[in-house]
Amino acid sequence: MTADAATLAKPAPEPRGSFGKVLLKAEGLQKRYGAIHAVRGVGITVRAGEALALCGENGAGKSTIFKILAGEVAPDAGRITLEDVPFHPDSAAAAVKAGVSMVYQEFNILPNASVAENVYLGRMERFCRAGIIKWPELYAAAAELLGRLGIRVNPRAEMRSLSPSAQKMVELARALSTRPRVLLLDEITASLDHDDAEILHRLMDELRAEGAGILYVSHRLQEIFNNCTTVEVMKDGAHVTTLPVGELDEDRLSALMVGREIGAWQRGDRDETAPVMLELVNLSGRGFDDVSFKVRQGEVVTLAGLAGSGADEILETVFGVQPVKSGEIQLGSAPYRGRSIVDAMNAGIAMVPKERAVEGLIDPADIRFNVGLSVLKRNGWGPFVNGGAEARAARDGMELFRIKARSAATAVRALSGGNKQKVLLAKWFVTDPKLMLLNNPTRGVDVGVKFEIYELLQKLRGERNLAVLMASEDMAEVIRLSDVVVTIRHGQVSGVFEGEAITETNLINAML
Ligand SMILES: Nc1ncnc2c1ncn2[C@@H]1O[C@H](COP(=O)(O)OP(=O)(O)OP(=O)(O)O)[C@@H](O)[C@H]1O
Repeated sequence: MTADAATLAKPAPEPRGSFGKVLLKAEGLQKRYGAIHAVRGVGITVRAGEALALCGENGAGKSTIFKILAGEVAPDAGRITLEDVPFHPDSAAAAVKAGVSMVYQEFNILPNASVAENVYLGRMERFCRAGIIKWPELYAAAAELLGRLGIRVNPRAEMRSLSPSAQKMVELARALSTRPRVLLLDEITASLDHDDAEILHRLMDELRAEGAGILYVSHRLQEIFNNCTTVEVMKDGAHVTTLPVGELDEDRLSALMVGREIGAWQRGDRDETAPVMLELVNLSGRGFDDVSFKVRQGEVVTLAGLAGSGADEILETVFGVQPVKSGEIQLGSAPYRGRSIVDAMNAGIAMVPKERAVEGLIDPADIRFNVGLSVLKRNGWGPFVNGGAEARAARDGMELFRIKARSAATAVRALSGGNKQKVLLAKWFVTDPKLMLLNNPTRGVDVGVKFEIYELLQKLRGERNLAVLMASEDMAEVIRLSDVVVTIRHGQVSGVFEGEAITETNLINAML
C-alpha cells in the first residue's frame, strides 16, 4: 500500500487565508548551471501554518530552489527574507541556525556511524566535554527526540543496518531537532514505507499547528492534496501559478505542470493464452515461502504488498541477487538455474531496482557510460535497430525517455532526481529484455513521464511480447498497469486478482 492510498480518507488541510505571518519570502530567484537556466525569476512565500507544495516536471527547478533556501547553492540573483530579516545563508549550517532545515531527496547520512550521531551530525559539540564525547548523553538525547516524534529506531544502532525508510526518518529527526521555522522536504516519501509516511504526515500537521511553515516536493499528487495547503506550480524554471489545493484536482494540476492535458489511461488487451515467460513453482527464498504464479508474454503482473511483505525479495531472487532456498523458477517453460545477475542478463532478464542511488547508477560517470553499461547484446528493435555503440544506446535512451541533459556526456550527478530515474530505466530498456523486473519504476518521476513510461510498457508488451513482473507502492499505478495482481502478505501469496477484481479495496484487504 502506498502513502497515497493510506491517506486517501484524510480531509484536506486548511485553505490559504487562515495562515499566520509570512515566514519565508523569496523574490526574483535566478540560478544558472552553465547553459542551463535552472531557476528563472521565481518567488516563493511561506506563511506560518502553511504547507506549500512546489510542483513541476522533472528538471523544473524545484530542488534547486530548495538548495538555495537551504544555503546549499548560491543564487545568481534574488532577495530572500526570513520573518522580514534578509536571509542569504552561505552554508547549510547557517540556514539551520536561522531556522530553515531541509531533508534532501538523496541520502545524506554517515552509514558507519550510529543513529544518534546521524541525528546530531555537525552538532556534536553539545555532547562534548574537554574534547570527549559523552556517549550516554548523546544516546539519551536521541532516544528522547525519536520517542517524542514517534520514530521507532534504536539510537545506538549502526545507520547502515536500518532500512532506507528508517534512515530517511533519522534524517527527518535531524531536521526536526533543529526546531525549524521552515522545513523543506524534497521527495522524502519516495524513500518511506507506508507506516513511516503516515508518521511524517502526522508530524507535518503538528509542525503546522505550532506555526512553522513547510515546503514540500512529491510526485505523488494525492499526497499533495492530503497534506499540503497551497500549490506553487513551476515549469522550465519559471513560476506558472500559485493556488490553494482546494481549487485544484489531480487532472488540472497535472496539466499545469506538464503544459498539456494528460489523457485517460487505456489498458491494452492481453492474450490470456500467450506462452508463459516466467513461472515460479513453490519458490522459497529469503523473506518469502512457497510462492507460485505465472507471467505470460505480453503481460504485466504486479506483486503488491506492504513494506517487508517479501515482494522485493521475490524480484531480487528471480534476478539472482538473493539465493533460492527451494522450489523452481521456469523461464520460457524450461527450468532456469541462473543464480547471478550476469546469468539473468544473459537469459534476457532486466531489472530496475528500488534504490537507484545504491543499486542502480554510477553517479560521477556520465549518461553514456551508465546506459551503455548494460548493453550486452543487441538484437535490435524499435529505436535501437542496428545500434552498436554505447553512444548510440545512450542517445536512443535519452530520446526515448526525454532525459533533460545537455548531452550524453553529462554526469549523472548533475541531473535532477527524476532524470536520474529515467537514465536507470533507459539503461535497462536498451538491453531488449524478454522479461523486465521493475521495482517501483516511476518513483521520483513526474506525472507526464509516468504516462510516457506506461505507454512505453504498453507498447513493448504489445509489439515485443515483453513480460513484466513489477512491484509498486503506488496504488494508482498498480491499478492502471497490471493485468494480474498477486498480493503478498508475510512472504506468502494472499490473493490473485485480474481484470475488474483489481480494485483498491480488494488489494488492500488482501495485503493487510
Ligand atoms: N549541479 C548541477 N550541475 C548542472 N546542472 C544541474 C545541477 N543541478 C541541477 N541541474 C540542472 O538544473 C535543472 C533543474 O534541476 P532540479 O534538480 O532543480 O529539478 P527538479 O525540479 O528538482 O527535478 P526532479 O523532479 O527531477 O527532482 C535540471 O535541468 C538539472 O539537470
